[in-house]
Amino acid sequence: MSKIAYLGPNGTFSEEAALKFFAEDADTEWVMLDSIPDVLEAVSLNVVDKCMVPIENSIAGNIHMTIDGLLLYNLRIEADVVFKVSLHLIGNQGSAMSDIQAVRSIMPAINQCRQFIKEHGLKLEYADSTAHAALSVKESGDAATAAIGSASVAEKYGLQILQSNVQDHSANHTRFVVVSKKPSEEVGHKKTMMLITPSEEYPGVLSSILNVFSALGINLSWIESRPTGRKLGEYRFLIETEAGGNEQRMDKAIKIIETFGHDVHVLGSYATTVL
Ligand SMILES: O=C(O)C(=O)C[C@]1(C(=O)O)C=C[C@@H](O)C=C1
Repeated sequence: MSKIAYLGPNGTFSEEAALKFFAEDADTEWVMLDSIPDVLEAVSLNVVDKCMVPIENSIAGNIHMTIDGLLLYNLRIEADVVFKVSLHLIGNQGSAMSDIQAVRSIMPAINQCRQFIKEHGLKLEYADSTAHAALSVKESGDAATAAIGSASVAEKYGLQILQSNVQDHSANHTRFVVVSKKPSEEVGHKKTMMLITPSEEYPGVLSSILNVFSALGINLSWIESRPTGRKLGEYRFLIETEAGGNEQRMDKAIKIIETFGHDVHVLGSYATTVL
């Protein structure tokens, strides 16, 4: 039996992604938690074995809550999952688009719908998930507030879709990661995520790291800089390569970067699943 956590309540995109991705694992206990940081903390405290969390969206970009939680708790990535996201404006039964003055959702979902929200002059209200936003709109009975969420959450809570596909671009995908505390086994993995902390700040430090990957013909699929928190302007880099952790060229790249004095910490090697 494995315990898997995701962002609740029922009806989140995280739930849809987790149920689909782990559909073949018969013996699973699901644990729903109130926020993305809580989900990651549950893995770090061994309350659950794994979790499914969003890390990147094609419109809104990287989800820093997830990245910072991964680093804070020193967690590992064992899979990444790409999931199509269609966002709808969801209101109480009887309310009309013309009644809506405020919109409520989790920040990444709001960031995916900025143009629509601006066009309609809607006031923003933040929630911990799309489903939490939908549930609170339902519980308030308020006709002037709508949530942004999935079609299935509207159905689940007896709400109505006031406007479909309110995201800024019709093709919208969120990438989730399956996170655990231990590194996963290396079988047929095509990508590697690592955290590189430069030994010191000097002109060209990032390009010295990137040059190693380009010299070895390793393509990068993702890069994100996060502050070390120690002083203003001091950053560390999360880099995802299109090469498995057991490939010789990856091993070589890591060794060279380490000889520069930089710290390299591998968060995981994995293969992408498109749901
Ligand atoms: O609130 C949800 O439904 C979630 O699963 C979170 C989340 C996110 O934070 O990116 C996941 C996918 C979508 O991009 C919108 C929301």
